Amino acid sequence: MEVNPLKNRLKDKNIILASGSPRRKQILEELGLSFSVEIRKVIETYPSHLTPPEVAIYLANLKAEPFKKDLGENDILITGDTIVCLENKILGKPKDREEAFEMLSRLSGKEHQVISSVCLKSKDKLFEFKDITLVHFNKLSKFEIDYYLDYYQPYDKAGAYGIQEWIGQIGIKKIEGSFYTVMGMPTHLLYENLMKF
Ligand SMILES: Cc1cn([C@H]2C[C@H](O)[C@@H](COP(=O)(O)OP(=O)(O)OP(=O)(O)O)O2)c(=O)[nH]c1=O
Repeated sequence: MEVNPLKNRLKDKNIILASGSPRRKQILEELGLSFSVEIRKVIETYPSHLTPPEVAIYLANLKAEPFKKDLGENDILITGDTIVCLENKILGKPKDREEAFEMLSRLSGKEHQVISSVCLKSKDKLFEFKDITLVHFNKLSKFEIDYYLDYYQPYDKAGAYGIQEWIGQIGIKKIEGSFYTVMGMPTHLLYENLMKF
């Protein structure tokens, strides 16, 4: 018998992760899931009246949209979204170094929220949920920000940083909530909801 409780529960299921994020893939592998990755591009826009948590749920749903008609009897589709929110404004992925520098300078010395949402979709079930973690950054010097931007790749990351990287080690003094929510997926909620299938 398979000993991993999640894998055991889902042994007859076909799990599809619809995400191009290497972090989400890594997180699911570490959970012990067997799954395939399939990406179908969507344009990530959202109605401007939505609050940041609503945006996160909206985008996770949007990413599931292109798969909905094709889901087979045993398929479970996983999509997610991660949003960085500073003083109630959403910081997306930086388009260039200048924008990345500006984002990190704004995050420096302050606390912000990271919201990660998940949409789980099968032929007849839908679970959507989100989690919020508070992240407190130390004051970052120009030297530290420049070093991070020289040696790491912040451009595919919301807010221009990866908590799992050097900047997270030296720059984050405290988090309130799940580390994995910041990295891209609230694993405790993912586990809880996947066990419902
Ligand atoms: C804040 C933060 C974000 N991130 C990453 C997680 C997500 O990959 C990314 C946020 O962008 P998303 O749009 O949520 O995801 P994505 O475009 O990478 O992948 P897909 O839409 O195909 O699922 O930022 C980190 O790796 N570490 C962090 O500390």
